[in-house]
Amino acid sequence: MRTAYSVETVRAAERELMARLPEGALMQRAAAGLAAVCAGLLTRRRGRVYGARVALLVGPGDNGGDALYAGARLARRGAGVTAVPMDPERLHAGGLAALRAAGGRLAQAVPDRPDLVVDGLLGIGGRGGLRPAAAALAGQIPQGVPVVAVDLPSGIDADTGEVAGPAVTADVTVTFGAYKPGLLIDPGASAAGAVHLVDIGLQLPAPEAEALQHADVARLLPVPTASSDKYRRGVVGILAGSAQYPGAAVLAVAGALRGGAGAVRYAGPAAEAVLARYPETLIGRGRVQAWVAGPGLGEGRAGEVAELLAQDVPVLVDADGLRGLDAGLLRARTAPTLLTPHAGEAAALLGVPRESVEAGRLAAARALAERYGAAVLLKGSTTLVASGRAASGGGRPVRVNPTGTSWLATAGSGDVLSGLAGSLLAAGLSGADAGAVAAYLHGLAGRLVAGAGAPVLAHEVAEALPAAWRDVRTP
Ligand SMILES: NC(=O)C1=CN([C@@H]2O[C@H](COP(=O)(O)OP(=O)(O)OC[C@H]3O[C@@H](n4cnc5c(N)ncnc54)[C@H](O)[C@@H]3O)[C@@H](O)[C@H]2O)[C@@H](O)CC1
Ligand SMILES: [K+]
Repeated sequence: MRTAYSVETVRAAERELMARLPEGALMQRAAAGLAAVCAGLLTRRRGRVYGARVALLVGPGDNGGDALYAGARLARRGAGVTAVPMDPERLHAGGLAALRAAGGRLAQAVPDRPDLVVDGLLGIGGRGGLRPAAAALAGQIPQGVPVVAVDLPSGIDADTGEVAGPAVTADVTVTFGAYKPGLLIDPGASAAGAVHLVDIGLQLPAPEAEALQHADVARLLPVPTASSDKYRRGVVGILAGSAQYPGAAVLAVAGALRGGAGAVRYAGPAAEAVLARYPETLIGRGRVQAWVAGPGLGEGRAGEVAELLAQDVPVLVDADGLRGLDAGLLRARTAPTLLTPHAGEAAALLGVPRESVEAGRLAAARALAERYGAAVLLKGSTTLVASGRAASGGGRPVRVNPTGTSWLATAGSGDVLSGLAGSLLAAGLSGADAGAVAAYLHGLAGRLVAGAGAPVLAHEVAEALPAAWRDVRTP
């Protein structure tokens, strides 16, 4: 599990630790970790640190201080280090002195053809997109040169991953003490590249966000035992599809069949299409351990969805099922509920413009979970899963899905996801766990299909799910 902490939490932990350590000790730990990653990168690229040309982009705060001290360490190993300040009047004094003492120099512009650029413009003290002086420096980063960001890429919001203007795109980010949510959530996550965490000894409370990894998912997957039968493994019911959208039913069933439930039951007008593709499907209503309601239902089916929500079984509501949901009805439920909106559906549920959901995905997922008393899987370039309350796995950090590819933004992909997550609900996972595991497997399957980069069809994602399971379960 990778856990991420808000700026406020990190600052509090830093204050607490700093009070017990000699002045500057934390920054030295940070700089040592940063220099080690830079040295490793230079050694891999050119065989040694000695003689490498390193450009430091240096901002006015402690993030710049980290860069200067790390630059000093690299200079002592024989690198030619040039620091380019955002504002020459505001530079970390100790860091500058250390760099100078080690033979580094100051310049007004990024030198030609560096081997490495270190982005020490802004860290957790940055607010909003880069202002002009910082943006101008970031604009000087030559194409094709590896960029190592100090703590986080300058210009991304540490708490949310939002980018309010120009920002640095890094190949590697060396972050200190703890991941920040913005390193796990897009667009920040994409801007960060590969993230190295340097332990500086912080004592941290409960995280703000967390990202599952293979081992976490493997632990949650419902794996049959010798005593399992199809009913004990769970039956998932699918209320999906319409004369207009029969394909949604087929795709939701496809996802559900590969989600770990023992059987899939389909209720709706697309039974013929479903059976033609998946003869293993049970048809018609009957006892289930979870329902998936919504994909491709079309209009005027809210009554059927409400009927399922009135039952004391876990229900996943997606797509058309999300229209006009009654928050009171959902809050009164005792069985787990999982909502799986995309940004537009989330905006309608919250009664806010779509842009505000897109600009603040973390807050939107939390607000939805709170208002509807349900686990919420907010789809998007980084899928988030917020817990509602105890029955849905509530009061936990927001789960940030680390898998996926933008090729998954394709018709029918969400139907596969909802079937898959519903199947996991039927197998006994909580709303939040079912959502997080489904998003993880779905994202992995999408990557397997997209390979190095090719269009992905939703049914291929469903077909790649067994390979995603195997990948996750391979130690
Ligand atoms: N506090 C600590 O104990 C440690 C802090 N460390 C480093 O310190 C960093 C935080 O340092 P600071 O609090 O000094 O903050 P920053 O170094 O992030 O810089 C904040 C300053 O940048 C300017 N600024 C803010 N937003 C801007 C924008 N959009 N465009 C241009 N300028 C902007 C402001 O003048 C502000 O004072 C961390 O990210 C980390 O790199 C590490 O050394 C580890 C220890
Ligand atoms: K930075």
